[in-house]
Amino acid sequence: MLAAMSTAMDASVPVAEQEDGTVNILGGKKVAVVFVLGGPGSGKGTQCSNIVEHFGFTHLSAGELLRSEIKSGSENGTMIDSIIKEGKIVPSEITVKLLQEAMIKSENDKFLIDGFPRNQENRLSFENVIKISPEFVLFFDCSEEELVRRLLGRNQGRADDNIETIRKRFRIFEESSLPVVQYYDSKGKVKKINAAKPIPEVFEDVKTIFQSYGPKAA
Ligand SMILES: Nc1ncnc2c1ncn2[C@@H]1O[C@H](COP(=O)(O)OP(=O)(O)O)[C@@H](O)[C@H]1O
Ligand SMILES: Nc1ccn([C@@H]2O[C@H](COP(=O)(O)OP(=O)(O)O)[C@@H](O)[C@H]2O)c(=O)n1
Ligand SMILES: [Mg+2]
Repeated sequence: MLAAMSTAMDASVPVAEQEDGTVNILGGKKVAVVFVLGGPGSGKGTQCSNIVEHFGFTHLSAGELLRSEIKSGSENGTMIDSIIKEGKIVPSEITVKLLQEAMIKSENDKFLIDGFPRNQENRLSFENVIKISPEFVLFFDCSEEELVRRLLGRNQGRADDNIETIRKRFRIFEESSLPVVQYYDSKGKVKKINAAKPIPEVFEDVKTIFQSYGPKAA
């Protein structure tokens, strides 16, 4: 049965009610979602690219979507820009709307959602609006010392890769993001990876986890 989903941002997206009475944004289509979490610089983006190549997922980086929103000159751009420069977390309705649009636009049924949910508000908003539970949460674990080294060497011209903002991002990660990881861990959904190793070695561990999703279709 078709119903109009009401979200704070857009009430016009058609959705289908599923047998259990819930609806998701993709008309009830069965999709696999994996949340990819870890401290700033832990290699989320790097490993997501590898996963896309080998396992055919679509990579949605919440941070990239927000940065594109700034570049596009949208009305929220200035506000998003100042929040990112402070290392803080953008209000969930904005981020979830961007994820929602990207998922609806994609034909794929397998999504890596990178850098999200970063706090409990993000998590609840995704649950309430998108209504898809993650298959699992991939969590990249790495020491702060190594993360600082990587972020200062990242060289992507990001406004938040300076030592002052990096310190703020770490504190937010500990205060707001780790509780989300703990929440999913209590549900047995976290697959923790030692992200302190070289990129190919980390990917070997990632591969073992994704093997069950099969190779990318030709
Ligand atoms: N395992 C690794 N060892 C060393 N450097 C890494 C590793 N993984 C990623 N990097 C580098 O560290 C920086 C941050 O990686 P990135 O994938 O952007 O992390 P995140 O998305 O978690 O912030 C990049 O310059 C990347 O090339
Ligand atoms: N769910 C999210 C993801 C990112 N962001 C913002 O975007 C910034 C960069 O996120 P990112 O995921 O690209 O950063 P990295 O962890 O990849 O370094 C964060 O520090 C937040 O300010 C957010 O507000 N909410
Ligand atoms: Mg990233």
